[in-house]
Amino acid sequence: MIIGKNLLEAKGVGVDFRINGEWLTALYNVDLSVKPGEVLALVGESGSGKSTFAMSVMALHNPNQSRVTGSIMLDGHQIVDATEAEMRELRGVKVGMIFQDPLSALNPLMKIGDQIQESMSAHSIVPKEQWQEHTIKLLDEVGISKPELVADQFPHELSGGMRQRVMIAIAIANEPDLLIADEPTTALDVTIQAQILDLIKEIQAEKNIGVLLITHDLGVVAEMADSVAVMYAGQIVERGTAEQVFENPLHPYTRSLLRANPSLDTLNDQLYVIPGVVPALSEMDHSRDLFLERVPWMQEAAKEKVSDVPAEPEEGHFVRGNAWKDFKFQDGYLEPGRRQKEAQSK
Ligand SMILES: Nc1ncnc2c1ncn2[C@@H]1O[C@H](COP(=O)(O)OP(=O)(O)OP(=O)(O)O)[C@@H](O)[C@H]1O
Repeated sequence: MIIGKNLLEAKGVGVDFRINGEWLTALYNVDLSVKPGEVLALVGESGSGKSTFAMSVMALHNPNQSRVTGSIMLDGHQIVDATEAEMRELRGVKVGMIFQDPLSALNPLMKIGDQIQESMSAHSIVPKEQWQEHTIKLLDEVGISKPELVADQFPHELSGGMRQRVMIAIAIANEPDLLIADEPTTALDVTIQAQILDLIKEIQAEKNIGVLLITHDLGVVAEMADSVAVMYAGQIVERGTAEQVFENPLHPYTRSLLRANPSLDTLNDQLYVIPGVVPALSEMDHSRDLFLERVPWMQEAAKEKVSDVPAEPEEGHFVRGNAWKDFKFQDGYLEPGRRQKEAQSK
């Protein structure tokens, strides 16, 4: 159930990194929001800035090497200028995070139970006398069948899937309102991936928490997300409900990503490969529609400056730039929805 005010509200968020003495922009003017009980998928290719955004919500960027601007409100708390002491209060309690690689996120020298209890010890949500009991309950909740035994083991004794379950237990130990899952299944075997996604979905529904799910897998998005934000070169190029973005994708990047995912279109028998790569930070001119540089037949449009204010062609469905109005694939390919519309209009 998606309810009420925004739990997470990012407005005009920018992140610059200092690289070789020069400040380079990795995120530019990012707007997005998550309501309690909503699953927002943040999608885009590797290097588009998804993790940079997640790290900004957790305020985990090194302040000497980065600067974050704009506004990130988390349940009424401003993250952008929060002190480290304030953030320590918010991390875990307001927002928990699951990372891509559970092995590197867990302490190899500490027993699982102690690591879960350590996260409780940072806050006063669970009273000390209940830590042990709560640890076993959490391990049980994340689907670990012998919780007492596992609590007494070290991370290397567990499989990848089990380790990710433990990471989820740690992330929810202090009952956060928002869970950030950054490519939570990328490091896992395909068979285990579905189990972990199901577990996240189950926990989300049971506790009615908001989830920011970072992924490049549109199949996962289709299955889990209520809403979608598509990121390219540090900018949100399109956002809306999952239905809007899947059924009526607008931005050429969204349409290319969907086309490159054959499982979403059974009529698409040839695998589409998006030409080119995400540019280096030093080559990004954020006043333009950067994706168009990768589209050989859109080079004129790629030179145009575009507004920072996105268009909203249908309520709640935002798209950046102007190219969406008349973008066509060069080979005449039409997505299933467009095929249908075209057939109806004839
Ligand atoms: N701490 C940092 N210092 C310098 N540059 C960084 C830092 N973190 C990220 N970047 C750069 O910011 C850009 C966005 O990276 P980011 O990791 O956020 O992308 P991503 O979409 O999450 O990709 P992936 O799926 O591979 O994690 C990249 O060019 C990356 O090299």
